[in-house]
Amino acid sequence: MSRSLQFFTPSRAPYFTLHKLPSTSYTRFPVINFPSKKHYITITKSLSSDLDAASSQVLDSGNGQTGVSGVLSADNVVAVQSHAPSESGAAAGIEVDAVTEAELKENGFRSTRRTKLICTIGPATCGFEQLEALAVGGMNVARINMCHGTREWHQMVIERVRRLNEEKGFAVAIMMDTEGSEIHMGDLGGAASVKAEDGEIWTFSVRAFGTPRPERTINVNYDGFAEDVKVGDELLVDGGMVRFEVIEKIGPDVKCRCTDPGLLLPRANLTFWRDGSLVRERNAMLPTISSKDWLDIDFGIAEGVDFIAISFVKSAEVIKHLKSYIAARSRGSDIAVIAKIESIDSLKNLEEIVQASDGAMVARGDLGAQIPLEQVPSAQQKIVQLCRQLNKPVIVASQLLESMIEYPTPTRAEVADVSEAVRQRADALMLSGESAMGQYPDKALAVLRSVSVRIEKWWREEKRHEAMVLPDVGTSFADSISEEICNSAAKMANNLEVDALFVYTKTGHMASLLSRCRPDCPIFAFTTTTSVRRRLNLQWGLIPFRLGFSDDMESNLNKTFSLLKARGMIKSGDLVIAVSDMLQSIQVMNVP
Ligand SMILES: Nc1ncnc2c1ncn2[C@@H]1O[C@H](COP(=O)(O)OP(=O)(O)O)[C@@H](O)[C@H]1O
Ligand SMILES: C=C(OP(=O)(O)O)C(=O)O
Ligand SMILES: [K+]
Ligand SMILES: [Mg+2]
Repeated sequence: MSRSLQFFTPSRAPYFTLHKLPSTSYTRFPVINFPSKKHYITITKSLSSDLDAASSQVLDSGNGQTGVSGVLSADNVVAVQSHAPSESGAAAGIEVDAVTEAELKENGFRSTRRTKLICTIGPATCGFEQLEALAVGGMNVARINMCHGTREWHQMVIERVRRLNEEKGFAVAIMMDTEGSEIHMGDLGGAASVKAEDGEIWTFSVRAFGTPRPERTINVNYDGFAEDVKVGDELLVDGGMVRFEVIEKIGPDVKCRCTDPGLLLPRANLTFWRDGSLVRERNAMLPTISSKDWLDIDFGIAEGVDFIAISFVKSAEVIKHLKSYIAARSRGSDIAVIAKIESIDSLKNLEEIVQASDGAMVARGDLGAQIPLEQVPSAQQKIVQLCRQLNKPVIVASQLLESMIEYPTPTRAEVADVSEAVRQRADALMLSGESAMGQYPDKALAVLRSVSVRIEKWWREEKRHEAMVLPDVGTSFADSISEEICNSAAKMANNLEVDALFVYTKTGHMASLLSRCRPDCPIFAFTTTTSVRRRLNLQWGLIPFRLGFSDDMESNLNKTFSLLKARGMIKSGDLVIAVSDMLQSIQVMNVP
């Protein structure tokens, strides 16, 4: 039995009110007449079932070839359909994340993780098997940090992730993170880290040191460094992990005494402070996107990465500039731009930056070096809330499980921090050093996964629907309709306790509007291209599927039901609400 309220707008015209109408099968009748447009409401009765005919298509790949079954190396063995991806959309089959499929089969809809997980890839995780272990462990997005490694190395990682997706049925997206032009140290001549002890005198210089690098010397990437610092300034490495005091300037060399000992890591960020305030006059003049960053961006476009994260964003202008550059350079492909909020200027111009971006990252590492540490939690909450209001995915990053770089279990405080980000309903959590160069990348990911699932469940059990006011984000009347439909569908889903929301979306926009409502049930997002599917993998609660579909919702639903049933991902009787961006409608139905 299916009930639907459809607001037919053959030319994407607006709909108005919900009317109660007698049940009839696909009868359209005009309800409001505008001078030029007709608006319809349709009530649909039960869907005809053609399960048997369709289930034979299940193993068909996007281009009509028969998929190959494989087995994933994991503690829980998962059967995976290998599909050659097709951007065409004329596919008969369906592509879904292999791990999600197993999760759905084993535990049902309610238990699926809603919070997305990002892993920074580094020496500890760049092997194909290591990447596969992360994908099996729930990695939704792989991040490569252009601060480190060579272009060849990054290319190799991208190639491996792509191969993993193609051969094993994952939809891991790739995020490229720019270096930015803030001041940082050199690469320590290849050493993984160097210890600075209390009272030691170190030389910071723009001078290129010979090899081997003389003891206690650090290269700095910023030509104006010696000019800008003053004797008595405090020099902070990585926002205070190690501290120095400037004692003398000799030409390009700056002599400093270590006042807080610690480990210096390659290319660590440097800030200097005078009379308790961050010195940033010169920093403000450095370009957000350096010449090296532009080359990296060209590389990212050529490689077809899914996201480009921009470091040290100061204003919306740079985001707009980059977006138009990407649009001109990569016709057709749609790379999303993520603004990293990690500077005082980015906080000042937060709203316009987020508005101009496709998403934001709370980059707490550098943010904590620029504002007092005790202000970081409130900044995080503010950024997460604003992003949700403006319908932009938001990532909470840095030091979530820092101790797991060295130890196999997290601290209680780290678990509490992760819980808080999940409770704030951030879209995604990110691992940095934990996965890039730590000793326990898989364990760190497992902690993020189990904490996310537990806190999400607790939140639902407590039925704490936060009453966050979601302002209208639509810029056109058609957008406003989509938004109202998604808000209503999410509310209905909670009230009716449905098993899943289905959304058929070509651009992903309707899916993001549903995700924004943070409903109690998971959202199955069907989209026609693999690139949109990967991009949706960053957003809270979305389970992205690639599926060829038409403008005929009844046939789409029949097809989806039969394909998902045949793969054991849904069963007869499950209650589903479906919306689509081709047809402005909300349909409520039990799976036949
Ligand atoms: N591509 C890479 N090659 C070598 N080391 C890397 C790479 N990516 C990350 N790392 C290591 O992991 C650490 C944490 O990663 P990340 O947080 O992304 O960088 P950073 O600490 O420079 O902000 C880095 O400091 C670096 O030691
Ligand atoms: C994520 C961050 O940026 P990066 O690791 O590139 O410094 C951060 O500063 O928190
Ligand atoms: K970076
Ligand atoms: Mg940073």
